[in-house]
Amino acid sequence: MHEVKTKAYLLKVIKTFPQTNLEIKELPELPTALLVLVRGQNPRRNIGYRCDMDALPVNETNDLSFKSATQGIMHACGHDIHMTVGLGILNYYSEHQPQDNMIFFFQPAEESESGGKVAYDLGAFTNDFRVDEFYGLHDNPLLKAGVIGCRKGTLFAGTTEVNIKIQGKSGHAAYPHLANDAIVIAANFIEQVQTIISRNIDPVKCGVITFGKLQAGVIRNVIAGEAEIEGTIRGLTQEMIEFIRQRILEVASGLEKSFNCQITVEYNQGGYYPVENDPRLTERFITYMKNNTKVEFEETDPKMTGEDFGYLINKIPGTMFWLGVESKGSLHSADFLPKESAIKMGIDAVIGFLNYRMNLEEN
Ligand SMILES: CC(=O)N[C@@H](CCC[C@H](N)C(=O)O)C(=O)O
Repeated sequence: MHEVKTKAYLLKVIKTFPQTNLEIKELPELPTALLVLVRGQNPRRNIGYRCDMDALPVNETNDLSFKSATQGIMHACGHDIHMTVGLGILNYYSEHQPQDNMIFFFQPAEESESGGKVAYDLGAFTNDFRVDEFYGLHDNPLLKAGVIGCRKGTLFAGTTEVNIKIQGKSGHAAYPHLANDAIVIAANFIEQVQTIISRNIDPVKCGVITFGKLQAGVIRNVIAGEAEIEGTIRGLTQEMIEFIRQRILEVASGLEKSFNCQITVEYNQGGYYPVENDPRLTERFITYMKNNTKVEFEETDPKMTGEDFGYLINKIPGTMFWLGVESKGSLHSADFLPKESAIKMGIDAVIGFLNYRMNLEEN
């Protein structure tokens, strides 16, 4: 929700496009969000295109003229690529009036805080800004630059953020019997929870539990009285997420007894539902991409990444797809470096598809 400069920059660029058919909508309760309506010539439907805007608290290690200018914050998930492709498509339709109405949604807070869900729940997509079908892409460092990847059904996992607080008792390093070491409890908790994946779920089904943050202790010779752990749970189905959530509660309750401590577990799924591509829209999208000789298309497997676009296409039918950007550094890493050539290829592929789609009579 900190995308203030990013939004100002987007607006500055959009103001340089022909304005004849453009209308901007802002959401006072989600001030960094930006919606742009492009009025169609002969609209039969409203087509939504979404790109996310937020960055991550990662310090970029690439040495480039266009590297992040903000210490400790970078577009390590490629949302700068997403916005640039979005701007390219919007620029094209501001100059070539589309058949249908188009709604461009520049969305804050994809990585956390569920910006897409917040916008939807605030009524962003109502009246003139109603969306009948939604499209959006995510960049993929493992695909060659410009390759479009997609699949029918589940593309991305659903996720739930989990926060754990362990309350032990601090004390002198030399008197462990008079304290209750929260670091030892945290270590046991993490070990036991990982066995949910290795020992409780069917190995051919998918689940992930990652704890990305652990904080405990102040100095080497004071036993830590508290520990805090932050993580994320992932599953390709809502049932799997529910199962993992339940098992974590059971592990926490068992450890409370065995260590005589207090453990609180908090969950927040927000809008990170599994990304379930609509079968009809996605079939059409894949057929177009496969038959377009200028596009290299790859049918992809589901991935355990999350996306709050999952919430939007749970409410409005839609298709999410990958754009290959061929980076050595992975998503969320300090050396993530998408190939810029993917931008133009992505813009051309999406415009080609949207023009084809808008010329179809059927829904
Ligand atoms: C594409 C991507 O990397 N998305 C994020 C979404 C985060 C969801 C939520 N905050 C969580 O951590 O569970 C991802 O980490 O997959």
